[in-house]
This record gives sequence, C-alpha cells and structure tokens, in this order.
Amino acid sequence: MEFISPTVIIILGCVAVLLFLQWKNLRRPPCIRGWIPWIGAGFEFGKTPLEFIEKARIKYGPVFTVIVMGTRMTFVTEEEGINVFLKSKEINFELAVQNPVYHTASIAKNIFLKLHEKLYITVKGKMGIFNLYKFTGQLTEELQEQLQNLGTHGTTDLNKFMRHLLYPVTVNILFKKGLFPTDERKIREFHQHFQAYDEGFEYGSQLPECLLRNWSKSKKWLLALFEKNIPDIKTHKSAKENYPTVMQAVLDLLEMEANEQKSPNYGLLLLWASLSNTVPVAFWTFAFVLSHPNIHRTIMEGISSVFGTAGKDKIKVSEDDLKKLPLIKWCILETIRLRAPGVIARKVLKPVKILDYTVPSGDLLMLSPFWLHRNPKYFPEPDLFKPERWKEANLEKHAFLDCFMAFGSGKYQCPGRWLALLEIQICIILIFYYYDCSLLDPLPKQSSLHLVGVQQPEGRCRIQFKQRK
Ligand code: HEM
Repeated sequence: MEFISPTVIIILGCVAVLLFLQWKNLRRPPCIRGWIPWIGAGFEFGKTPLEFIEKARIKYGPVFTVIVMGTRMTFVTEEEGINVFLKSKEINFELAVQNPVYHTASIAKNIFLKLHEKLYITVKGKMGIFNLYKFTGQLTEELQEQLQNLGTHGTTDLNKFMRHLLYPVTVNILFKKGLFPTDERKIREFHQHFQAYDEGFEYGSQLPECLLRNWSKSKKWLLALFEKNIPDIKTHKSAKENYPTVMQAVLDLLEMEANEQKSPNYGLLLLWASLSNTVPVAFWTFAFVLSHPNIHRTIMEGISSVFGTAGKDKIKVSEDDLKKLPLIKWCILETIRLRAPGVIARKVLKPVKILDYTVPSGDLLMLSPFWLHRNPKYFPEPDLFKPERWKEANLEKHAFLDCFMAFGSGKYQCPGRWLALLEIQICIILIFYYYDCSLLDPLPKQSSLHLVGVQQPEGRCRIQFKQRK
C-alpha cells in the first residue's frame, strides 16, 4: 500500500485553505437576476419596487443583489451593510447619480463631475442653518399672498391645494420674486408640465428620452422656461432683500466656471429637488395632523397662544415663535420618517466586504430610508404616527434621531433640508391660523410605485376649510 507523503498532504491542505479563503473573499451576495438577459428582474421589480425589496430581504437575508436593466443594485438592510454605506471610502455619491442627472437634466457626466462639489457647497451655504433666518419673512409673505386666493370657505383636493401653495412660493424664493406665472393659463401649463416631469422622473432617469415622449415634452417645456428667464433671474435685484437668491448664486458660479450654457439645466434640477419631496411631505403632514384630533387640537391651541385666536390679519412669524411650537416640527419629522425616500444610492469603487460577502466594484449600493425607518430596532412601533418620539432628538443642535436617513447621509446629504422644514412649518402655522380645516376622506394609502423620493398618496383626499373668525 502506497502512502501519500506528509509534504504532499501539507501542500494540498494549504491549497484547500487558500481556495476556501479566496472563495470566501469572492463570495457575492445572493443575486436575483430574473430570466431575461439584461432586463434581469426588471419586470417584477418595476411593478412594486418597495415591496420587492422587503420580500427579497425576508427571502435572501440582509444583503442581496438585484439585476435590473443591466444594472447591479446591491441592497443593504442591516447594521453592517449600513455602516459600509455610511462610512466606507470605497463608495461614491457622484458616480452613482451622474447617469440619472445626465438623463433627467441633460448635463454631461464630465461637466457634472467637474462642477458638482463647488455647486453643492454654494447651494448648501445659501440654505444652511445660519442663513435660514433670511427666508423666514419672505416665506411668510409669499405664503400669505397665496392663501389670499383661497377665499373664505370651501372644499378642495389636499394634494392640489399644496401644489397651488408651494409651487409659486418655492419658485419665487429660490429663483426670483415674481418668476412664477400669475396668468391662469400659464399656471395650468406649469402645473401640467412639472407634474408630468416629476411623475416620469424615475423612468426618465434610466431610459432613453426617445421612449418617453410626453415626459420629454414636459422636460423641454421646463428647460425652455428657464432658458427664457435666466437673463432676468441673473440681473434681478429684489427691492427688499438685497442678497442673491439660491439660483442667482448658482448662476454666478456657472459664469465663473465658464459653463453658463448649462444654466437652464441646473435650474431644472434645482426646481425638481426643491418641489418633488417638499410638496408630498406637506400633504402628508397636514393629512396626518387632521386625522389625529388630539394632535390637531394641541397644534391649534399652540398657534392661538402664540399669534392670537382670530385669523384675519397678516402675521409675522419669527424664529422665536417657531421654537414655541415644537409639536409642529415633530409632526413634520415624523411624517418624513413614515414617508421617507424609497432608496438612496452610492457607487462601489473598490470591492467592499459586508458580512461574509464581497460586493464587487461597479455595483450600486442601495439603502432604503423607507424600510430602515420601519425597523422596530431603531424606531419602536415603527408604523405608528408618534410625533412625541422626536422629543428625544437634539433638534436644538440640529441633530435628527439616530438612523433617520430621509435626507440621505454623509458629505452630500440634502442641502435643502432646513429650508424644507421651515417652509412646511410656516405653511402649517398659516393655514391653521387662517382656517378651520377637516378631512373629508380617510387618510389615503401610499403608492409603492416609486423608489426615488418620498411616497405619493394613492387616491383622492379632500379637505373642507372655513376662515376663522
Ligand atoms: C422633505 C423634503 C426633502 C427631502 C425628503 C429630501 C431628500 C433628499 C435626499 C434623500 C437627497 C439625496 C441625499 C443622499 O443621497 O445622501 C437629496 C438631495 C438633494 N436635495 Fe433634498 N430633500 C428635500 C427637500 C429639498 C429642498 C427643499 C431642496 C432645495 C431647496 C433640496 C435640494 C436638494 C439638492 C440640490 C440635492 C442634491 C445634492 C447633491 O447633488 O449633492 N431638497 N434630498
């Protein structure tokens, strides 16, 4: 009988260990690839993407990859993966969004990469916490102006109402006072095109424009609107406010960088970013408050104690007034927690290890704030609307609750977050100061059709309003 020499056994053992280690290192997360090449799991995923993610997590575990339209998306849903998403130097925001930016705003990838950081710093500075006070007076005035058109009483669709209020206010503040049309027909056109652009944004960010005719028409209409108005925005000096608007600061930077021809395209991006999430969040906050009578009553009492009971005169809202009404801010944040964006994305630059898996470079690493906010480990009783949980947050120091990720994370988290909160706070104060309101329909369901941005309502939701005496 022949024996294998001990040396050979040792060598074979070493080879086996090496192969095992290599296999372990290259072990990729479970992958859902569908059965049609390139399209991958596109059809299943596209039907209800939010539900798809949760079902996949239950079936495949905390890290899994989905192939959709040739793109590998690796989802992380638990601590270790989330830590990599938040802290690893091997993942990148700009490379993850350059493609969607190219498709939705026709900004070439090299221009986007060259200018992104400078533009981000400019926009963040203009809307940062220390400059916020500059917006308070103007927001209050613009909102009051819009509310005057509402009349003394009536019934209206809440979503439409929020659009009619916030489209003009946001455009006039971020771009130029008076830029939003006042003529009925033009207002209708703006609404129609912005809504079409917003609704098709997710498909528009992935598919060639020639496949989306109506969406493309609305995109061109909005670009033409900016093309026409850029010279005016640039030279406009407000009689009252003598500091440049956010868009004026962007235009100055583009001029310095010799990229003025892309001004309308950046105008379109700013317009979409400023409205697409803020309007539905205002809608949901209002609907949540009205469907919780105790909270509604406490808010009304708070507003009366700060501004008086009758609601006819124009009021001024100060930083101090806002501090006296913390429940309103908690309601907004609790709403954003419950209706948070479906996903945020980063590009993997070098392979990263998560649990026992290696996520290869080139993958999009995806985190779902929506599902993270529904994890009872981080948010007890996650499905309940509980504004009081925000008592725990150090909002004075501008910190949210741990694991609250609705505004993204890291270096490039949403630069408009403080402005969005301020705008909705003042909006709620003014509506409740002037009107008694009630819901005529049950709280609508949230649509699970979209992953980009916050969830939209599904079905109608009307309110009744009556001027307070
Ligand atoms: C409740 C309302 C809002 C929500 C939930 C929201 C959420 C987000 C999220 C999740 C991101 C991506 C961040 C990341 O991936 O880490 C983002 C980016 C951005 N947001 Fe917001 N946002 C809101 C309101 C606003 C407003 C009012 C503005 C402007 C006035 C704005 C301007 C932007 C811009 C310009 C970016 C891109 C930043 C970059 O390119 O680096 N957002 N937002």
